[in-house]
Amino acid sequence: MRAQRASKPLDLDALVAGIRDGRRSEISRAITLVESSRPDHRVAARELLGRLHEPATGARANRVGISGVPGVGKSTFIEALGTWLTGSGHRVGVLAVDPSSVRTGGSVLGDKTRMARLSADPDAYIRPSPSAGTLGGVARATTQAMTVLEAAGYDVVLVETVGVGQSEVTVAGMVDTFLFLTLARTGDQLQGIKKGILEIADVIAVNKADGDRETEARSAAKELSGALRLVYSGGDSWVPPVLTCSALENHDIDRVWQRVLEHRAFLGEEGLSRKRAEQQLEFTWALVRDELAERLRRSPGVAAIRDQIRREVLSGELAASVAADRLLAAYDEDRHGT
Ligand SMILES: Nc1nc2c(ncn2[C@@H]2O[C@H](COP(=O)(O)OP(=O)(O)OP(=O)(O)O)[C@@H](O)[C@H]2O)c(=O)[nH]1
Repeated sequence: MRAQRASKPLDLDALVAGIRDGRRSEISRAITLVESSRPDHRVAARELLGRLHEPATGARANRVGISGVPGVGKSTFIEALGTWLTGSGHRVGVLAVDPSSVRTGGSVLGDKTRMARLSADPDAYIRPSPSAGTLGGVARATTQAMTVLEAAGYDVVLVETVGVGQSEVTVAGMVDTFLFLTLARTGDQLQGIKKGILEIADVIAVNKADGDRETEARSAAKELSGALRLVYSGGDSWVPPVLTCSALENHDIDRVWQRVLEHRAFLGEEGLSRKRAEQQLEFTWALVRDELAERLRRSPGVAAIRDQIRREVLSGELAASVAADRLLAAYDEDRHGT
């Protein structure tokens, strides 16, 4: 076994005390720990989270996902909203789930340089997206970072993600309210937005409603709002409200927040508990799936036949179902042989 890199031994008691005191150095250390994939770190992280775990009662932080295509103004919006919230007495944590960082190893979302004012705010804590591993791994780290921030007294946690497919669904699965930022769109473009967001958006804000674009933004919001009303008509479910705002000019950011609070009130304490419990269950299985995929990737038996299977499937010699059976058999053999 490879010798562990010498590092300062972890003093969990001190770490827990530091987090509960809201000290940044300990918060950062704890988040680095939960992001790590090193086996000994994973063990320590589990113990830490066990100690931080709060029973699901009492005041709970507001967990809000914020999504939208690149350039829609997410960081400008979070800077404006976060600063307004800390000014109103809240403590705000900002986390990020960045699917591009999973592929490239870079990390963009939640970058402090994009939110200069908020990152200098003593009542805000900003953490960029973890830059390693699978989307599942990043989601695990982000969920656990959320626990750390909540234990440290942050009562609002904003989770930023780019509006592309799976990462939005992933973030929707870890927050209470999902806020979708969009730009003025009408007609056909609207159809695309509607399809993608209907399942997950709880509040929709048309950003950049300023200057020349204000009128266009307002009519786009009206059109989208009307379309959503039609889709949701008849039920007693929450109809996502659509409003306009300008993150740049700091207009109506408070109104957007008001809608977020209304959505939470609509869920009610019981509904919120149920939602979080269901998210935990879904998350449990996501973790299992992620770990199984990882084990499959690491399996020597699978690695030994992977290239051959690839050739045979590509040339048409082997049916996909047979190929899958062989790969699974190789994996099972590995497990039973060791
Ligand atoms: N006019 C106007 N411009 C805005 C507004 N919000 C953001 N912008 C501008 O839009 C550009 C993109 O804003 P960002 O906040 O970086 O957008 P983002 O969604 O975080 O972008 P990515 O980092 O690419 O994901 C910047 O030039 C902002 O100044 C707004 O409300 N009105």
